[in-house]
Amino acid sequence: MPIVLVGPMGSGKSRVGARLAASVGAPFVDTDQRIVERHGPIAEIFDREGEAAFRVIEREVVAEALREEAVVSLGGGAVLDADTRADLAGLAVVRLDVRPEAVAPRLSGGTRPLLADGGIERWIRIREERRPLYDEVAGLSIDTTRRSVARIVAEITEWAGGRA
Ligand SMILES: Nc1ncnc2c1ncn2[C@@H]1O[C@H](COP(=O)(O)OP(=O)(O)O)[C@@H](O)[C@H]1O
Ligand SMILES: O=C(O)C1=C[C@@H](OP(=O)(O)O)[C@@H](O)[C@H](O)C1
Ligand SMILES: [Mg+2]
Repeated sequence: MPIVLVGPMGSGKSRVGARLAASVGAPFVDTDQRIVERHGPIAEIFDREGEAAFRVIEREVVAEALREEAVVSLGGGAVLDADTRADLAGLAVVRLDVRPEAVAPRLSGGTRPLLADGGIERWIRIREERRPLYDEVAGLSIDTTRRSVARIVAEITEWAGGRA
């Protein structure tokens, strides 16, 4: 069964997922990386085809990844898809979060199209809008604001072991 990481942009899903996979000896799938490999840079998909088209591509890649025996890091907006939320029911889903005061350096220099305008205020609004969706799907929530990646990995490993 996969271990799946969800949560807002900059919460550490990609970084923690890679370290967690290495730590438990499982393959790592970052669905955004897979999208980029197949369709090119995410910002270009948004520019060329719009967010709705990106969500269709994302859903396809997420559905495939959730069938793999892997650590799977989703993009922050993947939970907007009702079929994805249904697929997540019963899986080991961890929500990573980060408080607004710590997120700015984590997002700097990034290429996330949803934050191209509006900066941190936009990030706060998106995080609040999606909060109920993360609450719905996650079995464990971790505030990563002041936690090292190593500690987060240890907490997830302990929780997932207790679930097995
Ligand atoms: N626990 C943490 N403490 C400090 N910085 C972190 C932590 N987790 C991730 N980061 C940094 O924050 C940035 C965003 O992380 P990333 O894994 O890409 O987030 P996400 O995939 O959730 O958008 C990266 O530069 C990463 O190194
Ligand atoms: O929150 C979102 O809607 C998005 C989050 C991004 O992934 P991260 O959460 O890994 O930054 C990426 O999928 C895309 O830019 C859209
Ligand atoms: Mg990511």
